[in-house]
Amino acid sequence: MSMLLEVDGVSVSFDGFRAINNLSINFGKTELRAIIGPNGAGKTTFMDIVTGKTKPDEGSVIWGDMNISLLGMSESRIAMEGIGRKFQKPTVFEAQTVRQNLAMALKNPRGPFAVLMHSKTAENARKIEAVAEEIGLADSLTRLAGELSHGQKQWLEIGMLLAQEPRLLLVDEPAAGMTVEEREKTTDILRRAAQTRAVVVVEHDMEFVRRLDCKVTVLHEGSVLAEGSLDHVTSNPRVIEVYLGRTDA
Ligand SMILES: Nc1ncnc2c1ncn2[C@@H]1O[C@H](COP(=O)(O)OP(=O)(O)OP(=O)(O)O)[C@@H](O)[C@H]1O
Repeated sequence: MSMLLEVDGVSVSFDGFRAINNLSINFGKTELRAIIGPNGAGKTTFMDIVTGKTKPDEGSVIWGDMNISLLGMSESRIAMEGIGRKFQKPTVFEAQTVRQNLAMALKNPRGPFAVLMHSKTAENARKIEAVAEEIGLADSLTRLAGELSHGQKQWLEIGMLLAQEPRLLLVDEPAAGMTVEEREKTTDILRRAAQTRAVVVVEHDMEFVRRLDCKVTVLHEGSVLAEGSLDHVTSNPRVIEVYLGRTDA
């Protein structure tokens, strides 16, 4: 199967410090992947590179069926290519309803046919309901986002990203601050989302990663230290030494 994203030999230094060091990592078109690793391993920098926020010093980042390079593209261009990113803190519009938040996020190409408002409105309503169903908020469409629980806000923001129909969704520590029940629902949402796109989850919480039940990549000092099932990587002595043995894991 050809890859959706191929990161090859990428390095980036900040003031002489190599935060990403000859990193190579690939993602398929429909897969769920967890990225774990100690503080400072380069997880955030990796996401910054893929989304165009940070430009690498060397290496290649190749995207999609046409094998185009993401390097040199602006952040907004990369987002338009179908790469969505969910930051740790939810940033929904609190004074708007769930429906309004999702409506604002919908992918609506502007063009000559946009004047066909009637059919567009019906189509948008259908899309909003489909996304709300996917994130478990179908019964909350008329609620103000500000009234939602922390977990529900996170799901709404995931829904706002899904409404833009990304082919790759990067999600930063979704489990943080969630109740056990919310975490379980979140894994269900992410697993379902990954059936039709690639979903990459950076997460410290090992129980959460276990529930994701997916391939795991361990980053350390800006490179891949181990990759495979959670059981495979957590039995790797190097992973135990640099990550699992530490109190911040
Ligand atoms: N803009 C920057 N300027 C200088 N150093 C940076 C910058 N961004 C990241 N770093 C350094 O690069 C290294 C990798 O950081 P990064 O945030 O990618 O790690 P991380 O794996 O996401 O860590 P955490 O789990 O703590 O979020 C760290 O040592 C960090 O201090």
